[in-house]
Amino acid sequence: MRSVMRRVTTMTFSYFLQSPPLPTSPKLFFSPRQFSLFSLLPLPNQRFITPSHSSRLRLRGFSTKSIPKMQDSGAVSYLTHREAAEIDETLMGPLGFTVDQLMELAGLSVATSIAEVYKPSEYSRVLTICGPGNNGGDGLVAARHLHHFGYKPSICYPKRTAKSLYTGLVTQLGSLSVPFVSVDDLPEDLSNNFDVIVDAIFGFSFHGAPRPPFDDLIRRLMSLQNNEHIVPKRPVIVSVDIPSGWHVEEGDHEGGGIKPDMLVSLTAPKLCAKRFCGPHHFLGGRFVPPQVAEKYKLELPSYPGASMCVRIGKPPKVDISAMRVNYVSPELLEDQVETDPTLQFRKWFDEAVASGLRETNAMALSTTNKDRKPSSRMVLLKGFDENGFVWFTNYESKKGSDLSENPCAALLFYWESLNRQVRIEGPVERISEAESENYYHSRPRGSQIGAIVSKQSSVVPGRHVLYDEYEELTIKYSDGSVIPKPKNWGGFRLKPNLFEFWQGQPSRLHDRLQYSLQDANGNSGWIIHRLAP
Ligand SMILES: NC(=O)C1=CN([C@@H]2O[C@H](COP(=O)(O)OP(=O)(O)OC[C@H]3O[C@@H](n4cnc5c(N)ncnc54)[C@H](OP(=O)(O)O)[C@@H]3O)[C@@H](O)[C@H]2O)[C@H](O)CC1
Ligand SMILES: Cc1cc2nc3c(=O)[nH]c(=O)nc-3n(C[C@H](O)[C@H](O)[C@H](O)COP(=O)(O)O)c2cc1C
Ligand SMILES: Cc1ncc(COP(=O)(O)O)c(C=O)c1O
Ligand SMILES: [K+]
Repeated sequence: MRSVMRRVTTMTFSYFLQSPPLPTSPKLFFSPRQFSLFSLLPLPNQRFITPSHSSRLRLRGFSTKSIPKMQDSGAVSYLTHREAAEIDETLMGPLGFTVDQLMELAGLSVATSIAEVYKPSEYSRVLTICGPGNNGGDGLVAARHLHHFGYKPSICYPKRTAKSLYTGLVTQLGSLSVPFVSVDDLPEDLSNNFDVIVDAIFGFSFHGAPRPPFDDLIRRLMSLQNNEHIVPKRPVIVSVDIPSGWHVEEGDHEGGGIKPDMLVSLTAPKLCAKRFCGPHHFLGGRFVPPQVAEKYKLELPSYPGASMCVRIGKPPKVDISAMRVNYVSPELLEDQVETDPTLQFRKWFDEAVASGLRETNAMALSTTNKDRKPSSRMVLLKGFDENGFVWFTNYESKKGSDLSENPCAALLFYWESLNRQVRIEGPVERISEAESENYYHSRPRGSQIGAIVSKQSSVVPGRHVLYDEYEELTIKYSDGSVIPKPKNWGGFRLKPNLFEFWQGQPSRLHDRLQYSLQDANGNSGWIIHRLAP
């Protein structure tokens, strides 16, 4: 094969054993004044995170990445006001953190939580209302990150703190030309000017009844929800750590407070979060060292991969019929594309790789059998050039048997974040044994053995059957000797006679450029047609 692409590592699915849950109720072991580094040492009846615990956490993180895990609220610890304050003191005392650091991480978590749910293409206008304490500081940091993520934040920060941390955050926002709006200049009805309102007014040190001007701002947030039936689209409310005005432990106990759509709990949810009924509960503040988690018996979900936030709480109920994205992309014009579709594919493929997409080379392969019954599955593209598009599989699999009955197929790529789809169709043939041999031996040895073990598409009595044979062969080839390629394993090459490049556009008026291979005077060439979306 001319250009076997460098292998893209696929993530193998890992099962994990769930060990018994850690106790869920946090316990106090010291008062803030008694606290010292000594109190981080395990008491006789306490456990530090042992290797088995940490590996459990790691494995859980892995599983969270594989399948987004929605934590039931029962599995998460909730903090009292006092515990939250103590943990803060611990982090910023013996554990060596500074408030600047924690605030930066907290604000980043808020911004990334927002970006997970409310995309800037639809929710760009963000008003961040900042209170006088650290919760307000989290809001300032979040606004800065949101600006860098492509949102258009504005800030309302009526009671400013003179400390350098806060004046610095204000200067940073000023240098990005993020506007500051006074309470008087804010419209009474916030529904027309903003898509998202970040409530960074009060955090866990809120007490009593809100004083001016925050009482009025909280009232405006409440009236947004009361006007819901009159306005076509109200802004969503994202509360940082505590929905402002709620009692830190009892929540909205009188039922008249704000009802945020998203709550981003920091470090661990506070008791009031048990009363949160909105669709999106996230956890942020990925800085809890194991000593603190252990001391407070914190049961917290793992953060997936490198993420700064993780969803907790029940998954939102969705109206599937209302799920849609309005695509906004640069136009795809006839005079801008390559005349050769393979070159155009190369261009888009490279852009998809550069955009950071995982498994850009994953494609749906559709085949039909002799009864014209279609069948689709994903495979990995392993190379392409003017001779065709290559993938590898078992020749005796369902797809292999379909292709021997009807050697024609369709390939489909969907690169979601780029609003792009590519369709490729044409006849299929097996690649040479030498090419297959060559590729087979470039794969990890485990996958080579996997290909021997798997009589692909046949019924297996249980996973153990595969495992047992895999173990046996792993021992057999542990000396590093060549693992012979099974005769029935190899590559297919599709030689395209049709390509379609699709670029999503607003109002479903997408761009579709179809390349078809046409014969003219004994020569074949590509003709481009625009198709109606
Ligand atoms: N470890 C973490 O998770 C971190 C969390 N962070 C964030 O910090 C807040 C807690 O910050 P804190 O400064 O302790 O408190 P608040 O932001 O809640 O605000 C206190 C200020 O609010 C005033 N206040 C209190 N009640 C009222 C009221 N009823 N009306 C008006 N103003 C009120 C208070 O003034 P007082 O005079 O009453 O004392 C303070 O000025 C936490 O929730 C997280 O969001 C950190 O960013 C990082 C680590
Ligand atoms: C992202 C992805 C990539 C895959 N790549 C391949 C591949 O390159 N070759 C393959 O045989 N199966 C691959 N599979 C597994 C196939 O989707 C399918 O389960 C298997 O080939 C059996 O299909 P069949 O019974 O229709 O022949 C992949 C699955 C996924 C989700
Ligand atoms: C069954 C099967 N075969 C082959 C492949 C392709 O693997 P590789 O990239 O090692 O060639 C995959 C990828 O997911 C697969 O699931
Ligand atoms: K808040």
